[in-house]
Amino acid sequence: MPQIILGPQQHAPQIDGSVRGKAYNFLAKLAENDTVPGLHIEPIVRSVDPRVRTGRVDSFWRAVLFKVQGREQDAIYVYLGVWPHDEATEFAMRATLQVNPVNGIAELLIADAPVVPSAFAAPSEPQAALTEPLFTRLGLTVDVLVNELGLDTEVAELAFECGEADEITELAELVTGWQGVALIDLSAGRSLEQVKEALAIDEAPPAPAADPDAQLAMALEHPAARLQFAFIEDDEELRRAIEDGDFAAWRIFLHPEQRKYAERSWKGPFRLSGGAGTGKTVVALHRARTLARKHPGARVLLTTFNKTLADALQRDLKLLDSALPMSEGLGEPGVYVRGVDATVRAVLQSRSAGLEAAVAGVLGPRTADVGRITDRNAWRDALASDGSELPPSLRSPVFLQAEYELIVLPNRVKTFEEYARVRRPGRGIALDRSARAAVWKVISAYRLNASIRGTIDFAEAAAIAADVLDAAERRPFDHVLVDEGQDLGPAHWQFLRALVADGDDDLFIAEDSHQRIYGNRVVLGRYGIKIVGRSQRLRLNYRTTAQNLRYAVSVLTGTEFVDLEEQAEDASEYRSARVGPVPRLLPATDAGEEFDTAAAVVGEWLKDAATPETIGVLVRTEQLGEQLVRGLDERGIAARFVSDRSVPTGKPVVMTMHRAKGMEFSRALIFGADASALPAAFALRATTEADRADVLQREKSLLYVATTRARDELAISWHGDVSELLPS
Ligand SMILES: Nc1ncnc2c1ncn2[C@@H]1O[C@H](COP(=O)(O)OP(=O)(O)OP(=O)(O)O)[C@@H](O)[C@H]1O
Repeated sequence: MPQIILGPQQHAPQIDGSVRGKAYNFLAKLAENDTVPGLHIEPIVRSVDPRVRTGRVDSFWRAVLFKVQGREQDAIYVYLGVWPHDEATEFAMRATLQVNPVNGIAELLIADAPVVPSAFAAPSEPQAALTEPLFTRLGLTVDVLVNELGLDTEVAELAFECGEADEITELAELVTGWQGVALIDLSAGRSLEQVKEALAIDEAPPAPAADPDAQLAMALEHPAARLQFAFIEDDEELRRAIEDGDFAAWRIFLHPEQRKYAERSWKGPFRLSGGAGTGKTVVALHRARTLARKHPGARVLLTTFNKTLADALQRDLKLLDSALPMSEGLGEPGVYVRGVDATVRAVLQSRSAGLEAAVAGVLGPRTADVGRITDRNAWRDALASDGSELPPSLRSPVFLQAEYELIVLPNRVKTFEEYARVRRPGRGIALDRSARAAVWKVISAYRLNASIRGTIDFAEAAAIAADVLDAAERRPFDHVLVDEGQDLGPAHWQFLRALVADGDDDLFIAEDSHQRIYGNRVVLGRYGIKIVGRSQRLRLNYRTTAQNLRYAVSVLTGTEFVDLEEQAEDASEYRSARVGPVPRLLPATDAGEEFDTAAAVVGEWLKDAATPETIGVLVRTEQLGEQLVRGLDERGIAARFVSDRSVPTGKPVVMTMHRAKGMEFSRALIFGADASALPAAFALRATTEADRADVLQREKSLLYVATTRARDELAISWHGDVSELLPS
């Protein structure tokens, strides 16, 4: 059957819904059988490219396509759009589909049309004369870009008129496909070799082939070509792309690196890190789909930190492929999407065999009743009742909980003697035997209280579920994919490791240590997950403009971050493919004035927002969020506070920075960036000196998460003294 490829369509006129419906019918018939006479697939006399065809959509409209047919393959049709009859012929005569002679990537050329739209205003002469072009400073030349990378001469020459990276980004926004990506990478200081590697461009130029159509077919499959040429795999995909106009780029045009991480196979756990908005979630979604399709009957888990994020994964996976087999039961074929704690619960509910032994193995002798969750104040209560022997510097529920989750639980410590001997790497503060005895007393009280009430906490549940699975004969999954890995704790990792047997493509982990806002820092190798060289980083930010990204990254400066393998994490390499206004900083003298400012900013944004829910206002606490909604209401702006529900449409949204994790808004206002709110005084009060640096780091990460939620515009307001976490 013929293969349909949607090629670059920026040259085609906009068409209305009824014509789109007809275009879809035409392509759907073509995909079934290209010899049907009604399609009128006609070559064009005197066209530049003999492969170009027009096809009859109705009496007025014609589709323009290329037909590529090697000797041993079905026809491939590359669709460029529909035009009124005469214009279609005129356009078709000028269009060429060819293999780039330098890099082997398929490309579309239109005779007599500029490659870069005239909208690009190269910097004026006097300005350009002031600074040497960025690319010259980077040691590049037009000749290198054209003859070693394969860039279009016009694009390369324009790039040498740009003084700074932002101007290159503006140019790159207008250049479609791989050329734009290459420009951004080069402007961020990546070498020619690194850019070629990222785009999967081989060193040797492609040799001329005996069968040029077969060579063109291969060139269309090149990972970099697929940034512009979308292989349509089924009728539903075609319908959505053409009829609904739903051509969501993330579903179709993966960056070559994203595609590699979505499709490649590894002989063990693989870790993908990358800054906010680099497409880690997109890769995890595509990878879940690839695995489910490649291995029919496979049991695939796609999991993340909490239910809100898992619901979003489930929604997006359906958008990606509505026909994908989903699984609703543990161990059943298909993709099972749940938060990690919900998956733990499902294991505990489904496996009664071995439960008692696992509870005893994790917690020591106690009731095996694990149906309810321990109260969140339980550490405070245990500290109050049995903490009198603790040195004052350790009297903190946050310290005790961290000690418990990082050291006691993962090592299955059940007695004081075991605790007295256990190694405590990375805990920052040494404990002698008497301090350990005092700590153990509180831990024993915590365990005893929970045992009496028949409760366990989330970390205990994960550790118990891990041991249940380790003792069972069969693991419930063949492939486990984890998003937001930086926020999971040691017991989660032991659980995830136990869900799947060691083997090919067992674990895929997406994480960004700069966005760790919940748990403590974790080193994967300590919990049985050996990455050993199978780790990569995404650097191109698809969400945030260069201006917002620069601001967000500067929030992180001055603090050292390390990832799940104890490698230093550097944010300076992140780059964006879009430009926009610089973030607005909005100080106010008092709370009332800050409310006025927020109402003015949101009101202004609302004027041209077709979808008000794409405006987000982010705050540090729920209490402030609720206050703000009332304050906005008094000033005539109806907004909605959203905590754990999904986001309803119709109004701007106010939510906490924690809740905003994994989300994005077109415009975002960070409200209340005061000295006392960021870092939150209550978070610092609750900690010990030993954990203070980590708490501060998490507050910084929270601000980074918040600042990276804005796609287009970012504003930050405060009153009184400004937060020390904002870049000066
Ligand atoms: N190849 C792509 N083409 C177009 N858009 C993309 C692509 N990859 C990702 N995006 C878009 O970029 C945005 C960020 O993607 P995603 O949420 O996957 O990033 P992330 O790295 O998981 O971000 P975060 O860590 O902040 O949650 C989304 O709007 C997504 O649709």
